[in-house]
Amino acid sequence: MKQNTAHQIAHVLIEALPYIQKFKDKTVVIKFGGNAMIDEALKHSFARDIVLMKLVGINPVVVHGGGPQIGHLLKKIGKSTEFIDGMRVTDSETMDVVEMVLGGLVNKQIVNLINVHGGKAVGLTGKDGNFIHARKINLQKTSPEMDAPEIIDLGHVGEVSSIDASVVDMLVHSDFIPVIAPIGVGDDGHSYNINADLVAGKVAEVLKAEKLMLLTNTPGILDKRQQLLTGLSLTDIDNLIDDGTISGGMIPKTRCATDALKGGVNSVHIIDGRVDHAVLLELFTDQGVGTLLLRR
Ligand SMILES: Nc1ncnc2c1ncn2[C@@H]1O[C@H](COP(=O)(O)OP(=O)(O)O)[C@@H](O)[C@H]1O
Ligand SMILES: CC(=O)N[C@@H](CCC(=O)OP(=O)(O)O)C(=O)O
Repeated sequence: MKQNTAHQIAHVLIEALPYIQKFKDKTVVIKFGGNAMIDEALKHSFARDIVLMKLVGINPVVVHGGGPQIGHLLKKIGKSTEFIDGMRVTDSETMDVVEMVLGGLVNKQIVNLINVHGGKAVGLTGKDGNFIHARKINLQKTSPEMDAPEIIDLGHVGEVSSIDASVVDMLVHSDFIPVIAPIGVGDDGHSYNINADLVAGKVAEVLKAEKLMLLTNTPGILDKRQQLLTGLSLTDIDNLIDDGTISGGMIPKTRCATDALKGGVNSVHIIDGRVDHAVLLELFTDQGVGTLLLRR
């Protein structure tokens, strides 16, 4: 190995040292979005990042999405699908597909990838250990022309009503890496399709996580000129949603981020999952990557 390269490696390791010390024994929740799972090599580098975090004494908890993967199977079976405010309208048949894709295919793929790289991952949906309780969401739309708000029925779409973190706690404090699919269970025992960002935010809150990282398919939150924004406060987020800069799937993402900050999570980062080793770059380098959101 050339001496220059050896020095560069030593420099990188030393830059990581204070961060390893700072985050040791802390919980970091990482949301791996379906759009960030775009290629095999990236999925492997994500899995290696998670294994490395666990090995240096940080407790990673993975919550995954799989929106595009659900869309792919729905298309294959000839079923159309629609999103309202970033949430999939979910009838009973769609719910079955959601449960198959998220709880089966995607969850087990991530578990297997982490295990292939030497970690010990355990996959869960909110039904396992009865841990994510959900209630049905109905959207309310208001407009100046309407006397009363219009109620939009999204079917089996839920929000988190409570989380019993005991099963996740047990895994986090052992050798295991929990990998969570965003499916909740209602009081009636029915399954609910929950936006994965919302689950990640609540899990981070309940576990009193140090950090929540949301991996997606953009460099972070972009302004109208496509420039990366960072150091955003809760008020900045509200303004960016109101003026239409933040739209679509980025709305639930930023809403969950602000809720997590209000709930006690120290920092939230929206980062580009298409960048190789994005998780490690955010955690262990001085400059970090993506958009940092702060409780201000
Ligand atoms: N201001 C913004 N900055 C970046 N992305 C935005 C913004 N507003 C809307 N988006 C959209 O939000 C998408 C990310 O949300 P989503 O598709 O739900 O991702 P994921 O599947 O990773 O959860 C981006 O690909 C982009 O199209
Ligand atoms: C209610 C709702 O929209 N649920 C999402 C759940 C998966 C998800 O959130 O996946 P991404 O993180 O990849 O977008 C869906 O059905 O697509």
